[in-house]
Amino acid sequence: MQPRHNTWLPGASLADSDVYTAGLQETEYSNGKPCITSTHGDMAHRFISSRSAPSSSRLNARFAVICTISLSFTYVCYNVIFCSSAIMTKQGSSEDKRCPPGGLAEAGKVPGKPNRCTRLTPDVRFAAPGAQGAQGASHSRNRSKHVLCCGNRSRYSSSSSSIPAATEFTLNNLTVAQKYGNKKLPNALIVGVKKGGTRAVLEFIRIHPDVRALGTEPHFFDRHYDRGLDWYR
Ligand SMILES: Nc1ncnc2c1ncn2[C@@H]1O[C@H](COP(=O)(O)OS(=O)(=O)O)[C@@H](OP(=O)(O)O)[C@H]1O
Repeated sequence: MQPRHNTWLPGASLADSDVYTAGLQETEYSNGKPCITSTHGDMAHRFISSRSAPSSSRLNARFAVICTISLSFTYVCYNVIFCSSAIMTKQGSSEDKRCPPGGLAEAGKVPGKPNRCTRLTPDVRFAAPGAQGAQGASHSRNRSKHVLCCGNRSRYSSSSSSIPAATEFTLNNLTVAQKYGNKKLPNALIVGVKKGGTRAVLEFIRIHPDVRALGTEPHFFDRHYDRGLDWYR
């Protein structure tokens, strides 16, 4: 026989135990473990049931947790499946990812400032690289850089010399002539001494949407004049 104040149920706090003991008559030991005997057995049963059965708020919380977990799992699966395939198939740079759908073809149509999407991608190749003569690969490199910087500058040029067939190169199965029109000489030149503010002039002029300008100074007249106008275009 144990005194009432020693009665305790697993999971019940001290306050619960006090409430619970209020409805008990006495506590006995059965096989060394406390066993509750009560004249208010239904009251104890109700108490135990209320402790074991989750309330509606707990059910709602569990449901919310399960929903959150399932949504997170779905999101992770979606990312793993679709993003990994996109990474596998799309090997362009971060700049290329900002290009409009259609890539270079669409970018070439967009009027305005020179578009980064008009950059030559690694699949750019010369149709007849050997036709460049002795200057060979380095000349080809410079030419591609030239085209890269000029964009479709030729739209606003006045002269009308077309690219020789031997110097045309393909860009996503389209020749540069088809993409950018014929390469032509520039309409205007900015000439100035070193530290004369020529860069500032260029940047101000470049703001106009109809102006296509080189990103870097070509130094044609002082360094690359021997390469000829074909290189300069
Ligand atoms: N509007 C105006 N007024 C005064 N100074 C100006 C202006 N615009 C450009 N600058 C200065 O010009 C310097 C750059 O000139 P360039 O673009 O010709 O330089 S470069 O030769 O092409 O490297 C550069 O000077 P530093 O900063 O001493 O290099 C610019 O600050």
